[in-house]
Amino acid sequence: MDMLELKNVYQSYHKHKPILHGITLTIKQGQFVSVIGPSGAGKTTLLRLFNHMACPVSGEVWVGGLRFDTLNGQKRRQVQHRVGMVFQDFCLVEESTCLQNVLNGCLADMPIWRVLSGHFPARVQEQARAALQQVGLAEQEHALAASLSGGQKQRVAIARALLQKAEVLLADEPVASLDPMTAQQILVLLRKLQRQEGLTVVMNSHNVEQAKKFSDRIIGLREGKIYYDAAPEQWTEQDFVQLYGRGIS
Ligand SMILES: Nc1ncnc2c1ncn2[C@@H]1O[C@H](COP(=O)(O)OP(=O)(O)OP(=O)(O)O)[C@@H](O)[C@H]1O
Repeated sequence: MDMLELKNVYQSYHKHKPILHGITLTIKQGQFVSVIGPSGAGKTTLLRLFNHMACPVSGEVWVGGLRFDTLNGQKRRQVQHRVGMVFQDFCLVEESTCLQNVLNGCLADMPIWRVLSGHFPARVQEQARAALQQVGLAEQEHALAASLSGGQKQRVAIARALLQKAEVLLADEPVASLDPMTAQQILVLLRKLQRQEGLTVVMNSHNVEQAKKFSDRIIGLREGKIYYDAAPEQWTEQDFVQLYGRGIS
């Protein structure tokens, strides 16, 4: 099944500065796709199209078989709900516990009085604990996010997306601020969730070696256009060099 699709998408934040130029691509359900390319190529913008944080100037954005860019209100929120996102800087509420941060993943489903009072049904709290267990943080549910290491924070952010029951995880440089060992552990976790849960993962990365190791497919973006799109083993050293316009170390 096609989970994500862009049809001839153009995007720009300012009239005279186009960012994405006629992008067409399809991502199958359960694929792990890395998007790589030089700074400013449009990688984050491309990811944001899939949760409506960026809107196309023209073209179509499809999520789970639904035309997404033209949806509004409740219908748009329903689709957004299927798409989780994790960021380089984790985006947690630092003064809240791990469990509370995970529970934030289902705020959109809760009546306003529960959001304001912070009282979540026991069933949802159990699901949040199960999500923490899935990411290996069962013991930390009462710890404040501020007291966690970077790797642990990213695990909490992933658990939050799991509680949201996201079918797609957009990961914007998810391990860029982590040490190599912790980065590897987080990528192993993402790969495991992709395989076990059928999660579709789209990850922006500046690390070619990680993209090669963990992805089913690598999309190379350069100046807002797809430069090359293939399985990691099809990419040659020359392709990477040309994508970045220089040698990679
Ligand atoms: N909210 C915004 N408003 C205006 N311009 C923006 C906005 N977000 C991004 N841009 C511009 O769009 C271009 C592409 O940015 P984007 O973040 O998508 O690239 P990127 O490939 O992810 O870069 P990097 O690897 O450095 O994170 C850049 O020139 C950037 O300055």
